[in-house]
Amino acid sequence: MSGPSGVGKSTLLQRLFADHPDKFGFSVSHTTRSPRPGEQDGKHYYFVTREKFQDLIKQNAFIEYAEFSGNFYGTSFMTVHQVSQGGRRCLLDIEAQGVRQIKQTDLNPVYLFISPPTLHQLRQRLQGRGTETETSLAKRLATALKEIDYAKEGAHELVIVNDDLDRAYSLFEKVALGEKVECDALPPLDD
Ligand SMILES: Nc1ncnc2c1ncn2[C@@H]1O[C@H](COP(=O)(O)OP(=O)(O)OP(=O)(O)O)[C@@H](O)[C@H]1O
Repeated sequence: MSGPSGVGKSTLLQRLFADHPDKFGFSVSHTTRSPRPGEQDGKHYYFVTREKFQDLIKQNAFIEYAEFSGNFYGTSFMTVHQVSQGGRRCLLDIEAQGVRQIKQTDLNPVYLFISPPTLHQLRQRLQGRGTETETSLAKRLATALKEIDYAKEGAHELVIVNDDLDRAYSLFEKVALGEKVECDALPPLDD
């Protein structure tokens, strides 16, 4: 799944994990950033050095990776296989850059885009969450526009508009469970 920051991906995922505690898994990413207090290696992230991360890149260990503010983050094939070997369906919350990279692999995922009803509402949600400063809000919105442009190219096979949360969740749950659903059309998002 992908979608612009603030569209409600975490909200949908939290609800899905709460409703189906044994069905889904999230893969543990690798990162070169330092652990924050309370973060455990192998649980929150695999914390590795830059050298180790670069070795893994050379070994093609990553499905996708990216560098954000000086640190690498990546999803390895190994961790996704661990989830499926444990009998769970693996969910990835991933940015456009990651989606592009996954398309180069032989994995055959369902590509789902979570869309805001309008850009105005996306802005309101990000502001309403109370986690952003003026600068970080502007940064997230600029990235959001790139995510939306990629969706407009038709990169995802399924779209769910997170307008009414219950409605969006019920579609999301069906997609996650592998049921056939009639999804939404991508809104114009040109406001
Ligand atoms: N359908 C909805 N209607 C109104 N508000 C919503 C809806 N879905 C989520 N929200 C609210 O929007 C805010 C952003 O949601 P959330 O944190 O889940 O987004 P996100 O896509 O995971 O963002 P990020 O990528 O930055 O982590 C939250 O305050 C959440 O409660």
